[in-house]
Amino acid sequence: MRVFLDLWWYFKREKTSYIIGIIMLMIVSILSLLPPYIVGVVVDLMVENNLTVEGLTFWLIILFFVGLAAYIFRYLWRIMIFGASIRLARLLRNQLYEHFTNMSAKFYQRRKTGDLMAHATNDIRAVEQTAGAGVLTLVDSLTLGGFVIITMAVTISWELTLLSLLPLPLLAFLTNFYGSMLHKRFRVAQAAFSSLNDRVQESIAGIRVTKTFGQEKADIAAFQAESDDVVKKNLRVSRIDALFDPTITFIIGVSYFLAVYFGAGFVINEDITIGQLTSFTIYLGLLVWPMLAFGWLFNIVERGRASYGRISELLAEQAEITDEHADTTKPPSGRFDVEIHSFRYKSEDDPVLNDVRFQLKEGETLGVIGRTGSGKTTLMKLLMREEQGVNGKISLDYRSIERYTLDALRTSFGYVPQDQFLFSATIADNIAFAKPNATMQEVIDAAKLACVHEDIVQFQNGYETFVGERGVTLSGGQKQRIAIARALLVEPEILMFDDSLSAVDAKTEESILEALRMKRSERTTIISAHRLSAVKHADVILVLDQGKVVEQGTHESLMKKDGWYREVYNQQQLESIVAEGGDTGGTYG
Ligand SMILES: Nc1ncnc2c1ncn2[C@@H]1O[C@H](COP(=O)(O)OP(=O)(O)OP(=O)(O)O)[C@@H](O)[C@H]1O
Repeated sequence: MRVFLDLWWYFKREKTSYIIGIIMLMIVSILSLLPPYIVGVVVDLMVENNLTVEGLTFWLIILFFVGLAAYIFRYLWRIMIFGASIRLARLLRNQLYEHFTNMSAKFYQRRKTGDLMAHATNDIRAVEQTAGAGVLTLVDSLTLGGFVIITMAVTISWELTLLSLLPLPLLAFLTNFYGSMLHKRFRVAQAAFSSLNDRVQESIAGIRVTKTFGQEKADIAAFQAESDDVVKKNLRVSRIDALFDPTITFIIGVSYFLAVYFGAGFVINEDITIGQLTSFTIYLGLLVWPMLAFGWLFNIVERGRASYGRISELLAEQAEITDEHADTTKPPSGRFDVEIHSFRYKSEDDPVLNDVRFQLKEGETLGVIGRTGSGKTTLMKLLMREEQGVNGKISLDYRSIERYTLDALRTSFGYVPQDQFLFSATIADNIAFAKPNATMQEVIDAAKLACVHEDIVQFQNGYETFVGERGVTLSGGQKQRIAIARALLVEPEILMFDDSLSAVDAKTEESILEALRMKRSERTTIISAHRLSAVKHADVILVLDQGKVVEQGTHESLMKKDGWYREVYNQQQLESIVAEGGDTGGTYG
């Protein structure tokens, strides 16, 4: 029952709905006591041969109004209590969603998508049930059950009541026992469901890879195995769940037996009338629902407790990167002073970056090159404060980046990641994602800068073409350029291309870079790439190797040295000449 205490904050918040709902539930409970009483009175009148047409009509009219009133109150309490529980689900869903959007990248590396989706669906449903059906079953089992027992004891016979209810403690013991078993099994079943959710999500996302490698059968088999596991674990829940009803009905059956057995004796001894015994057995019948409700209560509450625990755990997780040391909300411009002595990911023992130092004035371009895994993306993440724990200092406009609020920092940066993501929306909406009020002309200008305008107008619906699952399939290069247009549209102070030109050809790359140089001469640009031509015009070029800066300078200064940069540049130039059929007047000529 602890979950009711956990949810107390919500009950307080919705106290009007709950108090009105509970009062109505109690009125319905009291009204339910009247029909058995009336039946008893009518039976006694018949036995005594005193039943008149007027008398019967009188009692029938009362029965009708009792039924009508119960009907109205039942309707109203449902609106009150279930309405409040639905609002709780909405609140938790919104809280979770907001929490998800505030969490940093680390959180998503740790948590799986399917698992998070299971929290947002199944767990919230279980908590909603606790705040709705759970409250109903608690109140109903206590009030209706209590009222019925008191009425039986006070108006008929406390001895007979006591005798008939002898099996009840056994019921309390059994439901408690089943409840704790249910709790354990339900947690296990929910975890299996999360894992299945995850598998479906991953399989759908990776369906092309699965198909190209002809792994459909293996994928289906793995899915079936996991699905079977979910069924098995849910069956284990059902096996306990299924014990509640028969146990309760059996125990109530024993109560009936005792009531009739001893009640008959009471009638013969004239302690009670036949009408009273009739009322008594109907009252016993009224106890079935509160008992069932009591059983369900354990079931609902146990599920609610497990689910609320999981949700609370998730909500309690703090974002690693916060505004704790921030004292300025003004977005910085792009002057960088970077002195990274070392940086290592928390999960790793060895640093991935060592001794990275550079300065970049506003309007300058930084080029970062290096082999795969050399630390280019990590450096970008550090500059944006997507990771923290740097041994050293990263300053923007002469202030440590920690002194800017995250909102201020994010406003300054436009980042085009390695694996761009397009939403299932129109091309125009995708480009205007970070500036939803952008005019169409702004969208087109950004697309032109990113050299994707010509491609877009070729589509039947132009900028209104849908991309993603419901729309056209774009090439890797087109996706990349739309992602570039998205970043360019917000005209960020600092633009970051994280290997974002890898899927476009050399000529397009050159056009994009040329456009950037023209348009962004006042603003800072950071480009990481494998192809050296992408960083040729940068004011500072860092050559990274296994997290260390092995060469640093401008294109001209690096070409003078006999190092990795010159060697790779010459090699890539040669490759491009060969690719263009030996025409030395090409891009790199
Ligand atoms: N979140 C992380 N946790 C732990 N290690 C990481 C994490 N991200 C990257 N690494 C490790 O850090 C090193 C540098 O990775 P990073 O992605 O910065 O390289 P990169 O130069 O951008 O590579 P690529 O050109 O392939 O994108 C790699 O050894 C990588 O395995």
